[in-house]
Amino acid sequence: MLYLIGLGLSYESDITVRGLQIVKQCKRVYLEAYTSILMAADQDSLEKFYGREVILADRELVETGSDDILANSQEDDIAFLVVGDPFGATTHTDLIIRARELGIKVEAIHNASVMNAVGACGLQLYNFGQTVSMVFFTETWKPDSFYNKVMENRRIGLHTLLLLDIKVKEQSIENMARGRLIYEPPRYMDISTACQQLLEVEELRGEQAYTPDTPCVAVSRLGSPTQSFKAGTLRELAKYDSGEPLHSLIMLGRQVHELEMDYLYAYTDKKEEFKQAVLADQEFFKPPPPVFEEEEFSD
Ligand SMILES: C[S@@+](CC[C@H](N)C(=O)[O-])C[C@H]1O[C@@H](n2cnc3c(N)ncnc32)[C@H](O)[C@@H]1O
Repeated sequence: MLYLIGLGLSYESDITVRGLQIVKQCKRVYLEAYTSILMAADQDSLEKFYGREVILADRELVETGSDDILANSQEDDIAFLVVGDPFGATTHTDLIIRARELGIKVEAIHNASVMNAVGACGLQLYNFGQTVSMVFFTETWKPDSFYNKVMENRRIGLHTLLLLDIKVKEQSIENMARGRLIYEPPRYMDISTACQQLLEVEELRGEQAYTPDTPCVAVSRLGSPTQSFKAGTLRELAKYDSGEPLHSLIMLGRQVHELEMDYLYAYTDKKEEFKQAVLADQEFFKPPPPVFEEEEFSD
């Protein structure tokens, strides 16, 4: 049996009781180590907490070596640990499909994910549209497929959760060209980089999916002792020092409920300016007022 086990967001003890029982009974335990990281734990502390070896599974192993992970799992129980919830990233459905093809039973043990824990900032999960990802731009590669999705969300007034790039085990172009297996230190996109890239794309596209004055919320280190939120315009957050990773960004949609606003005021020291930015932003994508036909009365 293959068990996909969500670890939650922060501490080794965030695993569920059932998840922990299964980890203890499994033959091999893998930790998916490239789509997210725990805020207050790492491989060592997990090994101590579980009292057993944890094998790091990098992208290469999961994407091209999945048969190694799945070896003998018709007879043995294998645990595949995922930070957050196993379905909080698109990556793991491949592994499940491969397991099914091999006739291996699969079970998921769920946990908190960034996808639902962002509700802690006070914006209602029900008011979110499509989640998008933003990758680090290079001089020659600035993928902007998120732009159309943000536009679609904002057209119908919904908030957008932007998940920010993580680069682990990346080789520099030079090392790659020379065939040297030397990896760069891990990189995690911060809030100011994400906002600057958003502004750069709007400048290029010019379709006003958003503007520099569009209100956003920076979400940092969710679920950890240093969790923090910051509300401000895109222009302001482009200069914000968000500190240690991980970070996510939320761009507001037009449908901001009064209670959401009241909650967000705690994350800005410029309450009135933030309120005005939200009101001004609500003018974008506003549906035209309905035109009612004059009723005809006859007797
Ligand atoms: C590809 S997603 C993986 C989500 C994970 N499987 C889950 O369910 O939470 C990783 C991205 O989510 C965001 N993220 C994950 N954990 C976070 C946290 N604790 N605080 C802020 N953002 C987080 C970051 O933008 C990070 O790059």
